[in-house]
Amino acid sequence: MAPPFTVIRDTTPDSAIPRGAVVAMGNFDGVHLGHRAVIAAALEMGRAHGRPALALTFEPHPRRFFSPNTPQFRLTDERAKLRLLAGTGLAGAVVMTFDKARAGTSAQDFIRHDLIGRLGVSGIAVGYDFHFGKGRVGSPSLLVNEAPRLGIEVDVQPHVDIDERPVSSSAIRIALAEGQLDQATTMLGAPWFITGEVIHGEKRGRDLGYPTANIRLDANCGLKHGIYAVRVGRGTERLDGVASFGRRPTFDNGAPLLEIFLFDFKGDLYGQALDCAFIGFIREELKFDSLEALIRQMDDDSGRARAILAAAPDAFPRLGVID
Ligand SMILES: Cc1cc2nc3c(=O)[nH]c(=O)nc-3n(C[C@H](O)[C@H](O)[C@H](O)COP(=O)(O)O)c2cc1C
Ligand SMILES: Nc1ncnc2c1ncn2[C@@H]1O[C@H](COP(=O)(O)OP(=O)(O)O)[C@@H](O)[C@H]1O
Repeated sequence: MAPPFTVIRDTTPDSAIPRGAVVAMGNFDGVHLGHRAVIAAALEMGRAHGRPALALTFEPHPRRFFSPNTPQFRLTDERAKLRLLAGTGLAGAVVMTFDKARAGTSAQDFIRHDLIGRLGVSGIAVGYDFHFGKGRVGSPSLLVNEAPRLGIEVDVQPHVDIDERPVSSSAIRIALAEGQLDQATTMLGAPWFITGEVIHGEKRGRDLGYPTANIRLDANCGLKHGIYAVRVGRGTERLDGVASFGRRPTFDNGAPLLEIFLFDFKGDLYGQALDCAFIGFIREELKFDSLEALIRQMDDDSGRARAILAAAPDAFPRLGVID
């Protein structure tokens, strides 16, 4: 069994912090291939130093603090991010609350008090574009310049490119908004997933022969509306299915909802937490003139989803266990 993943917060007593750790520092929304390069550098440095490697991240996302009224499509909420980080081999994560005090801390004070004072880091890995501290004055080159004086090692990772474009959280958001799942999966290194609790719907699904586990996604979720091949995690169990994310134009044009039909499954899922990984985009949502036409289309969708999933037997994010 892997040792437990430690989550260190602002409220964690100093005595519970492993001194001399190496940190991979970033916002890490999505934990994509660029983030994974930074994490890999921290893991290697940790091995060289004989010290644990931790992620150091900020919550809520700093963008949320600076633009509270702008809707933000987050690829991972805090819990999803920590589960992905726990799946990388890191020993834990330092989650710093991003509030007014933190936003107002100068880069030098952050280095002196937080990184060196409280965490006592022996090394830092960052991505080429990571900025920190009041006014975003802290940069990779500032860390590199300060490293000898501080007696720590600093590693700066260049961007990871795919098709000559840097992997970034915003490029992944755009791919998901366009239904370009293959692009999103390639940049993430694994399919994108959400976690949600199964709620009650209109109870139409069972009459159509397609009972669907309904999950409300975050109101800011920018995933394209449409029909998807999905792989669902229920604890360690994996269940394949086909899902619709959208407003159901055939019926009510209601609030966007994720509705998952699981193949070869019978049972009650209400109240359960499911992880839903999006493996392939099948089509856009349509308005049907009859239930028969919708059912015929759902039969066809199921066949296509089964074929997509059969061709991707291992597609699922690697999630670690937290708390
Ligand atoms: C594979 C699949 C495809 C779907 N396609 C559409 C669609 O194109 N248009 C639409 O209005 N609803 C579509 N739906 C949504 C169904 O209308 C919805 O699942 C059904 O109304 C059951 O609702 P309930 O879960 O609230 O009972 C689809 C559902 C599934 C599972
Ligand atoms: N194969 C299946 N896929 C999804 N949900 C199923 C399946 N079999 C049974 N269920 C259960 O049926 C419920 C969905 O039935 P449905 O008639 O669509 O009701 P609702 O409108 O509440 O979603 C799910 O929440 C789950 O508890």
